[in-house]
Amino acid sequence: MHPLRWGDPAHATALPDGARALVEAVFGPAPATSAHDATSETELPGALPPPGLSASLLSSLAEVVGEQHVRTDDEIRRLRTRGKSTADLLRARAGDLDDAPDAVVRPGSHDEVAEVLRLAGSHRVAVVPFGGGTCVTGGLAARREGFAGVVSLDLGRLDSLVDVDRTSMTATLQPGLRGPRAEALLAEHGLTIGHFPQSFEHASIGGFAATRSSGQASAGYGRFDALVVGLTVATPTGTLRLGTAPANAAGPDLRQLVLGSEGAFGVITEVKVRVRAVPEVKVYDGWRWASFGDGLAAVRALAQSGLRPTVLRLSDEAESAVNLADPDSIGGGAGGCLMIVGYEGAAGRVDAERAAATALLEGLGGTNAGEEPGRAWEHGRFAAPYLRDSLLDLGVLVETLETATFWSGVDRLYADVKAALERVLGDGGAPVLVLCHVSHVYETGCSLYFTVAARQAGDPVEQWLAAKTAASDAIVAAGATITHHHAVGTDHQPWLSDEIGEVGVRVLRAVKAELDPAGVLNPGVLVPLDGA
Ligand SMILES: Cc1cc2nc3c(=O)[nH]c(=O)nc-3n(C[C@H](O)[C@H](O)[C@H](O)COP(=O)(O)OP(=O)(O)OC[C@H]3O[C@@H](n4cnc5c(N)ncnc54)[C@H](O)[C@@H]3O)c2cc1C
Repeated sequence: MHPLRWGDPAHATALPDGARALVEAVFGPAPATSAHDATSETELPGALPPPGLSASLLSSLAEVVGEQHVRTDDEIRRLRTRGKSTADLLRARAGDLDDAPDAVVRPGSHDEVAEVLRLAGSHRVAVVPFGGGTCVTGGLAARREGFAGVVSLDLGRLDSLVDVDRTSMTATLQPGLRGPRAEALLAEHGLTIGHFPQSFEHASIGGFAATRSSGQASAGYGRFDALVVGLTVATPTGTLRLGTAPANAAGPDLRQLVLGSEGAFGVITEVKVRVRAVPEVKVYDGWRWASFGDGLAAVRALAQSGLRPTVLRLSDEAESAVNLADPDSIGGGAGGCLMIVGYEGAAGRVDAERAAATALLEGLGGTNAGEEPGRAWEHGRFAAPYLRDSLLDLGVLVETLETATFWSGVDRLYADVKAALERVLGDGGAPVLVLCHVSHVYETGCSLYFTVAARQAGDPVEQWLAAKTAASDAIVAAGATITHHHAVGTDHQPWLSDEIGEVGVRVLRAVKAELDPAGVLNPGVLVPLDGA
């Protein structure tokens, strides 16, 4: 990936003229100082601190993984610095490389991972597992104070499909497989995981498990943690092999301790997942609702009806109007709220589910908008992150945040988070756009995914942190979760004890102390440090 941008710049499309004009109309012309000149990126900004690991440790690491798999050059260190949140991109664009690792180490097996962890423990070097680098919560910026250095443990060489069990419909994959490659390997067997987060093109299997990721087809396939049936994990104190049966009563399910552990408890070296047959048919319908409230009632009715659409998402009025799915027609969305309901699977089942859902939604007063909005959504589903770069180039601050709650709390959560973001970013009358959609749906509740845009002012990282803090406070006050699928990292940590309580935090610390007594795994990520 590009160090200052999302994805592959060759895939980026310029913002259409209409969208540019709309940006200027809403936010005013870009101040000369804030607009970023994308053409001036031949020389990357900032200088890397000198790599700090001793020659003897580097040579020990090289003995384990091979000399060519221990790198300390500027190019790789820059690429392994932080993740891809807007704050990460803004810091990278400003030449801030303070969080760069000293070295990037690429192990080729579980045993090599275990040996690197042993060396890191004995030299007191922090280790940051690196999958696809798409983290948006500071989970790749480990704390370096108290450590002799930081190693980015790049899992990219662990990229095989280990095993397919067609009888059980499971597959075992190595953690460094990126989404598209994992799906391509499984497609050779006629299978799919069905996990398609917006970061799918670059994120990895290990990252999905370590962050409890949730994909755009989660209504039908389930969140990634619901798909995992087995895990192998290298920890500084030994190997955990978990998952001998689809379900068990052998005490608490330790797989859940690893899922979402964000590299703080161990390094996931194998993931066994439930797989499904590649769908015979995929069809996505658009539905229009007079208001977000009407759409929410319909989403809930569908989620509680026993029908299982594969994709179910609902944009509020503002997001429907802006029409983010299709950059060519940004701002041209029809009125009301747009819902996408997708069905994937065997043709007969899709027809039956679609007919039943259509009857239900018509009965609730929805207007069937046909397949065109669904096709536009499918076509543009991985494009929005490129759009973010184009808006940052124009001096617009744009970022997302997400949360979830039970149905009875959704109205309050929506109103309070929106108000908090508008209050902070719109201070002094500045124009601010807050868009929202229901991104993941359960029988008992749903997640809300907010996209925010405002003119960059002063220090845009501080500007965003102030808005995010207000939104996070509102989330906690509403009794919702601080994160439905982006994970905790460092960014959400200040609100973690509100969510799991002091006892919960002590449990996390105790697990870490057992598995990682030297505390070298992703220090400061997920588990609040003592006294924090
Ligand atoms: C534009 C954009 C869109 C996104 N959309 C979604 C979305 O739709 N749904 C969603 O859930 N998330 C989304 N995310 C967030 C991110 O993509 C997910 O958290 C993803 O699961 C991270 O995977 P990764 O391989 O990139 O992990 P990384 O970013 O490399 O790592 C994430 C964390 O997991 C740890 N880690 C990584 N691999 C391992 C391993 N093998 N063992 C132990 N720890 C490990 C890292 O140390 C880090 O703390 C999005 C991010 C971006 C930038």
